[in-house]
Amino acid sequence: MSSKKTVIVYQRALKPDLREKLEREYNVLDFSQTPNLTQDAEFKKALSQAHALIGSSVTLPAELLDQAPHLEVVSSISVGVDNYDIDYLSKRGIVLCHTPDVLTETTADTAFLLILASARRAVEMAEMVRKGDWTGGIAEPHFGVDVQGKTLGIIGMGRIGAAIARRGKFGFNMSVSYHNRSRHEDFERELGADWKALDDLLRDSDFVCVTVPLSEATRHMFGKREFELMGENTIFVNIARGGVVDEPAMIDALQNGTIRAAGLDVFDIEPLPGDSPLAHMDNVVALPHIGSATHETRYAMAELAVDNALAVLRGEKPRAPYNWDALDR
Ligand SMILES: O=CC(=O)O
Repeated sequence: MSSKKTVIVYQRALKPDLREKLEREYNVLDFSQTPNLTQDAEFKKALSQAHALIGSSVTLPAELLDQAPHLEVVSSISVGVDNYDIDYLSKRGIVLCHTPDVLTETTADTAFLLILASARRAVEMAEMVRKGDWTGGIAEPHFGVDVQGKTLGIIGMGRIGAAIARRGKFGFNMSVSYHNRSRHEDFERELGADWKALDDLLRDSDFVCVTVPLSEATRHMFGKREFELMGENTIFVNIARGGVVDEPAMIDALQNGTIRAAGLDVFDIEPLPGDSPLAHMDNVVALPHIGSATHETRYAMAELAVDNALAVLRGEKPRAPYNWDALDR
């Protein structure tokens, strides 16, 4: 067996140049194409020699990582870290890294794509053309609603929330408010954004856009009561995680006209099952979790994830550690 440390790449294939960067110093095992990864016997065997894991979109439970006694770093190709047991990793001294910043603008674009597509009914209208059903002038039954000049309420004012707010304020002349655990006076000054209590924000916004990370504090943060507060003219946009919403309550709200429409990039179960009403409703624009999915941004994320892992393996501080302060270093 080679004396080189082993890096496992899972779920996301790396471009050849990034893979070569790893291979210069380390032994790379590629599980990027392995279905049912956590059940795979070869993967479990490989874990016993792994020093680093690079990948995303798979929940890696403690019992599984117990089989990786040499693990030094889990480098996620994502900004969200809800797939990881952070306390467990920190207790074991394993560095968890993620990919903030490099995806901020692209993910904010996705939020705006959903805002515009839902407001102007773009998917429904495009479908009409595709089916050959555009047979006359477009009249009131096909009208959408304006985006420009409306009120945009953002829940979670982190980097992505601020990038969405900038688009709303400077691109679409929207009046922006936000709800966040802590106030960000810098954003308030830059964007003229008001901090609001959650209920007030839901009541006052034409567009409610969710960017909070999924945690025990935010799970099912939006249910029947919150959709009722939004009301029949509101468009709800979720680019965060499906788990922040009580999905059956959202489906009811969309079916009953409690809210106008939804633009959704994330779901409770992904891929969204084909029999979910969300896949078939005219007032829902459903995307397959493409928040950061452009050639440029996914490359930048993978590059950062590789650099994060390399730094830890070399004994250096990575650019984007998530649990650094919880580690005894
Ligand atoms: O959802 C995508 C991410 O967390 O990067």
